[in-house]
Amino acid sequence: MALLINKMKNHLGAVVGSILMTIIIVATQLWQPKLLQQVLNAVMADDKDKIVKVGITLLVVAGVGLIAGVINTILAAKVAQEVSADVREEGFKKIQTFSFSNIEKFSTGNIVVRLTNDITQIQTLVMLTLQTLLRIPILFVGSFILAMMTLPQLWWVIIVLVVLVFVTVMAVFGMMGKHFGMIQTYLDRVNGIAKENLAGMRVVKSFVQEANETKRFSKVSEKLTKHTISVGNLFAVMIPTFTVISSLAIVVAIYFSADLATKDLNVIGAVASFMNYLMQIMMSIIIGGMMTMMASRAMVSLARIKEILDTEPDITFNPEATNMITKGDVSFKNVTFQYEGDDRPSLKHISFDVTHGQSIGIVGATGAGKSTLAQLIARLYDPTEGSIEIDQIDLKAANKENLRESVALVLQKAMLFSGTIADNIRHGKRDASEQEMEAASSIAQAKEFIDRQVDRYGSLVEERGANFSGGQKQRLSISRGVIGYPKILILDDSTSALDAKSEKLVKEALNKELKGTTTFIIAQKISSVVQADKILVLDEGELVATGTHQELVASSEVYREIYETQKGKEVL
Ligand SMILES: Nc1ncnc2c1ncn2[C@@H]1O[C@H](COP(=O)(O)OP(=O)(O)OP(=O)(O)O)[C@@H](O)[C@H]1O
Repeated sequence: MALLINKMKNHLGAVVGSILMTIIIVATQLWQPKLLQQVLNAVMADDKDKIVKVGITLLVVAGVGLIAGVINTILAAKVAQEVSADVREEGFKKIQTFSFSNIEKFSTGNIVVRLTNDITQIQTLVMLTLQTLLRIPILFVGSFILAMMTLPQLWWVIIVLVVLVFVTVMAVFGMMGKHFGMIQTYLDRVNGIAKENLAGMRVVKSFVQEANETKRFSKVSEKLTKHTISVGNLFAVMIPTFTVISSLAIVVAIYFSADLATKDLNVIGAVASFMNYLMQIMMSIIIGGMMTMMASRAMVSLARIKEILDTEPDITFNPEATNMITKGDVSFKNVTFQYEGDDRPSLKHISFDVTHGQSIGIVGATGAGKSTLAQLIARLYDPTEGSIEIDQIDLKAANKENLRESVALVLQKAMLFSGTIADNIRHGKRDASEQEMEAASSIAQAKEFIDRQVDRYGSLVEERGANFSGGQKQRLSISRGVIGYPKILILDDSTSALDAKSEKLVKEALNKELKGTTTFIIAQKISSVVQADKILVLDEGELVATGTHQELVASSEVYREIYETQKGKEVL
């Protein structure tokens, strides 16, 4: 709650305005029955002047209440929108500071739900708070006291009404709350299944899984429908129940005041006023109950968002760091790394030194730890033990911007963002000119297909690069990686979707254009690394051999095994 109060402070004018309006609304609501009573008394006394005077006052009071209600809603909605936008942006900003393991801990889908559904709940909470938090208790207490003062002899009618409405509200909203909780759960699942299905539509279709997928979706969707119908049914029962309770209260009030009215005509006005207060007491309990139910759901959402905001990024950079990477020498010193939640390390006691400008091949079977090693060089994770240095600077003491500029990581699964080709390539160098983009795309063998597009670098890239082929996406990713002429370039199996000729041309261009760059090439195919100055052979997280292709063929059994299985299949 402290978080919301802090955020609301930034919109103090609107918050105070909205609270003032609720006070005006509640004052008019409490005053109106009294004025009604006076009008009725004036009618009984045939006092026309008073009828007009009090009648006009009643209209003005109702009008003021109406205007205050409209202003309150506008201000409350404005504050709710702005506060939730602030929290959403703060959450997103926080996520940008997260390391991979922070994100893996939450899972991406879960983070998206927190930044969308949960924020909507918070929006509702702020809106409800500003509209009802002050109004409902004042309305309840005020109406209770005024009803008691109006017809003190009927005090017990008020008490019975309060008890009956309270018990019904607790029972109905208690049940509704449970159903709402289930609706939220199934809504998340329906979203998840739909998202997964659409993302994997090709797999679904090629494995003829449409019927199974529909069955999986329908099962969850039916549960969602069941709980939604239950909420509808509860509403259907609740509304007539309150009508019956209020009608009963009115009948009882009239019955017991009929005697009094024969002695004093003013009692008729008092009964009308009393009934109005009874209605307001009932409404305040119903709205209070609804508010409590929605607030408890919103509190859960608030806690989920707080969890994101309170998470400390487990990789932080020293903003004062002035050490600069200038060459690209890389040194692993007894590095062990274990992913959080895994029961054994993915890399074990790795040590090696690389001089700037060298090309390094990394080979090994699936799961040997190649990608993990690459990600450690870019400091996407920190080693569990040991240290990594670039130009004798421990990565933990490196300057963040300098490190990000100096190390470019190109992943096998090329990730493109919606926007233009230029937007994507410029992720590698914000202010890159068209000439620079042309040079980078030439190295990546992407220039030819970009030139064939009508808008060339201005061509649109759809979400996740869906309008490009696997090979084209890889070429664009390589362009993004090389455009800043990094000191260290890591190609993590990032030429796998390229034909042999294009792959060769990329390698030649890299050798020629990025001469001083230390290049790590992770590859499944030995053919991709035969020319490397040094090859690291990983086996189950261990560095089992280091050397040139010739040296390894002669000395490493693991390397020879991989080489033999590929020989004949590849042109070496
Ligand atoms: N994010 C992660 N969380 C937990 N464990 C992981 C994660 N990423 C990889 N691993 C584990 O770490 C080990 C090494 O994985 P890594 O991706 O580095 O292998 P690789 O040699 O690149 O494999 P491949 O050639 O198949 O890409 C594997 O056992 C894998 O299960």
